[in-house]
Amino acid sequence: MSHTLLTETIAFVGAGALAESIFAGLIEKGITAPQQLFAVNQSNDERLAYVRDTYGMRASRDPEERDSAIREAGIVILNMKPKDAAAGISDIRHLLGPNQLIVSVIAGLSIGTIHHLLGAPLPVVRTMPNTSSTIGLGATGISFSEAVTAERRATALSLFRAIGEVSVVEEERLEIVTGVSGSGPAYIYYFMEAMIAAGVEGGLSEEAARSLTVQTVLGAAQMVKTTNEAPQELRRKVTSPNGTTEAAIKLMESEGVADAISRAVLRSAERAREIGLGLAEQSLAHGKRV
Ligand SMILES: NC(=O)C1=CN([C@@H]2O[C@H](COP(=O)(O)OP(=O)(O)OC[C@H]3O[C@@H](n4cnc5c(N)ncnc54)[C@H](OP(=O)(O)O)[C@@H]3O)[C@@H](O)[C@H]2O)C=CC1
Ligand SMILES: O=C(O)[C@@H]1CCC=N1
Repeated sequence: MSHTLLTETIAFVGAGALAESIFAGLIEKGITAPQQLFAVNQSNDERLAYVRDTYGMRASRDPEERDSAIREAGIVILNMKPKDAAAGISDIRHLLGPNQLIVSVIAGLSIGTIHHLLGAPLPVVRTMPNTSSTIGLGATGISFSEAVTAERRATALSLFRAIGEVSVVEEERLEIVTGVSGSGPAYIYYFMEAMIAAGVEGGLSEEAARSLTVQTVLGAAQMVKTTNEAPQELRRKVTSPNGTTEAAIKLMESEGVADAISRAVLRSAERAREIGLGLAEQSLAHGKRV
């Protein structure tokens, strides 16, 4: 698939795990040149040195360099942890204006709260990506504030489509997107950890258990995608009557595994809403009335 090359500069405010998934993906896909990307964090200079050395991006905490990079960026991506968001956004609001696209990946942080913190209803794209963006297989939910023009929506979509698949959703659906795909990779890793441990317990080497598990997860996801068949139907094909899979699934059913997964997804979404409410409260201390 070919993607529009982004010509503008992008400033990452926060250079942590999720930011790295995005900039690594953009560079890897050739969507932006490393020199178009700038990153700043709060205190970790070692991390910024790693970003410069690994990706050839600009990364600095020098106040002058930071301020001019943020002021001049076409796109500013907010990547702080929720606890740092209110102070972090208030800190840079004087550098931001209506011609920039402000993108947030921060769980729970609403567009309304961002506007409050910025003191103006600037164009804001609220997203919920995931870490698989690193290898171009991210899944991102996205919604837009009113001030984002059709052209700028297209820019945001092409940025996230370059590193995976994108679903445009109403803003109030971003919490359940968080529950499904934002936190989702961790559920799959958790499942994989348990499968590998069980394989080792059954006598496989760590290496064999890992390799068989990884290929199984990869193959199963690719089967759903390639065949377009429902997961239930694909599961039926694996499950011989009175066979091994039936025995395993029956055990999972009696242990309430499906119910636990469903409750876990909904709990993640609920937690995103709790975080959002906390941030809305904090913003009263930091923000200005819009
Ligand atoms: N990890 C994931 O899978 C996903 C995360 N998200 C969201 O992404 C955001 C970041 O998460 P994650 O990458 O895991 O967190 P990390 O802790 O890895 O990264 C947070 C970064 O923000 C920096 N930071 C904090 N305050 C400021 C500030 N005032 N100005 C500039 N930088 C600042 C930190 O700097 P320093 O290290 O110097 O303190 C750090 O580099 C969160 O809001 C999370 O909800 C969304 C989807 C998935
Ligand atoms: O755990 C978190 O809060 C973040 C948001 C989604 C994935 N990681």
